[in-house]
Amino acid sequence: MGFLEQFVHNGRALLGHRSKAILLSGAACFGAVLLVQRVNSRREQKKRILEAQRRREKSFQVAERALLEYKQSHPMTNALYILSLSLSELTKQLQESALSPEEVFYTYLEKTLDVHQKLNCCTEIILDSFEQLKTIGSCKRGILYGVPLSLKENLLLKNHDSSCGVVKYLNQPADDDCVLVKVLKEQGAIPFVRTNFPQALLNYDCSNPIYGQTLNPHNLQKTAGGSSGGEAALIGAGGSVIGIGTDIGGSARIPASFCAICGFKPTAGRLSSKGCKSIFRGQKTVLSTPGPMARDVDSLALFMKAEICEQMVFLDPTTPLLPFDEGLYQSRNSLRIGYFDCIEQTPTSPSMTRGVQEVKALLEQAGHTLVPFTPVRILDMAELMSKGALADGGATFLQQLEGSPVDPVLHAQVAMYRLPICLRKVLAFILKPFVSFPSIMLIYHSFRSAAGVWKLHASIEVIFMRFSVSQWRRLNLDVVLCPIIGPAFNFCYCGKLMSMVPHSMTYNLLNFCAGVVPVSTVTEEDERNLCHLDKGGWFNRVLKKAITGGVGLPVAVQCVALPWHDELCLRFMKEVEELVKKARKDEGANANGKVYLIYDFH
Ligand SMILES: CCCCCCCCCCCCCC(N)=O
Repeated sequence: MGFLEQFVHNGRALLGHRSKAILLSGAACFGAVLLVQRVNSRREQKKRILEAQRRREKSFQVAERALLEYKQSHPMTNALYILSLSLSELTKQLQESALSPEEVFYTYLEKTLDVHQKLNCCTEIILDSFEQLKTIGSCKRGILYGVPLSLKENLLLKNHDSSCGVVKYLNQPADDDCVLVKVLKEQGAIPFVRTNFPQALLNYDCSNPIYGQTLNPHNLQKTAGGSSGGEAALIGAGGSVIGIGTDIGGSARIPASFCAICGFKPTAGRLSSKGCKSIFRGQKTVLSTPGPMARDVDSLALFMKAEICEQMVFLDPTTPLLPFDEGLYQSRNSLRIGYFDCIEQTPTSPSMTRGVQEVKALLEQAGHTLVPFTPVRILDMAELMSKGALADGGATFLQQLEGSPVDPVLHAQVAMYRLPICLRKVLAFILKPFVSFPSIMLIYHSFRSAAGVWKLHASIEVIFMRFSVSQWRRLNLDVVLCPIIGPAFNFCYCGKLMSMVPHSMTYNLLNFCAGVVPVSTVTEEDERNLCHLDKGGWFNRVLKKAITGGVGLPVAVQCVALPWHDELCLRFMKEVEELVKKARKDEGANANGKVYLIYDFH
């Protein structure tokens, strides 16, 4: 090699080494910047979480001090009596001044503080409630005058955050109360505590990285359910007489079933959703709605009566001028009731089936006509639920969680939404002929044109007509009796059992009204029958693991009515509740009969 060639060669090598070195150091710097950013963002998230936790603790401390002060001058001798009253009895006593709003408020506050210690169900005590209590006399004519009320945290409350468990939503206090809270305050109710939920709300467990896991009042090793699990746990343990949850796939009904209370999902639109926060905006295919949760059906009906008034329509003109039909709620004529105790390819526990069968027998004995009903096209509906609620394949859900710790209850869901779209499409295609639910849950549907959205909505319309008109009308049904997910699961199983949500989410997709009533408890025989789940495929085996060790836990049934037949649905729920209570009394007198309902809140 000549001198010149050697020179050029060395020069090139040097340049090559240099550019490699430059590239490498550039990449290292970029990596370091990313790492620092990540560490900083983690630190920031942690700081925000800690601040929120401190705010929560502070609200408890202030409440404890106020309670102590009150108790020094007012011995709370009526506490047990007050806690034993149903909502209707309580409102009567308050209106007749037999009880004062102060003694009722502090009694429930004390109970709530105690329950929260055990179950971790509250996200804060609403300190403004102490001020509201001082001026509550001006609302004496309200239907809920002096009634302390609990609220799921995603219901907007002026000057308070609604985090939905998402760290980036912290430190964003609301400008105003949601419509439901405004109306209830006018009706004399005193919102005094906010309750827990799963991170990002799209799950039926009840844990998030800010406020932790809520436990089941009937077994501390089980979840309270969700997403309105804090409400269900608090009410189930006697810390609140009435509360508001929200429901997009069973969120008011599933935790009610897990915690032995009543939960109602009205027809979406009957109550105002204005100010009920969700992590998506503009998702109108599967409708979310707020709904009441309480210990008995009368309380749910009273809540509906209090909310459905001119003021609600004034504040939210999207709600209909359709007054609560008290006559229909109170009517006692016999009903034609469709029933089913399981649905196609959807895991169902032995106690869910037994609950329906026992209630069916009671309804028949009481003179109602029971007609077998086969829900049709469940798998198609499941696909539409998935396409509707997760039209972006879970992208927004993941976006909201970005930079935030992901709660373990969401791991199964998050893992699925993180799979690359092309892989999900291939997997869905391969799995479809063999396993329905996994393939449905992998479905990614991006609407590239309006035609896509229209097609989805047209499919829902077709199913709605098939499910409701042709079947309900052909059988001349008033209502339907069916199972609801239960009994309460071990922690972190709900996200793995999304295949069970058709039990509840069907009625969100079709916008029927539906409610849950506790009717029984898990027996030794139900537990032995879990062995049947071994045969039914992977999801059934997961369900078995989720509910093993459930003897004594609540069992509930679901009552369903056509859209806008909310009063009829509540009336049917009331019938079930009364028959179950009566059966329990009779069989108690009879000594060797079955015990239908052991949860006595009094
Ligand atoms: C097999 C059907 C899957 C549909 C999945 C859609 C998204 C899940 C929503 C679950 C909601 C659970 C309870 C609630 N938040 O209402």
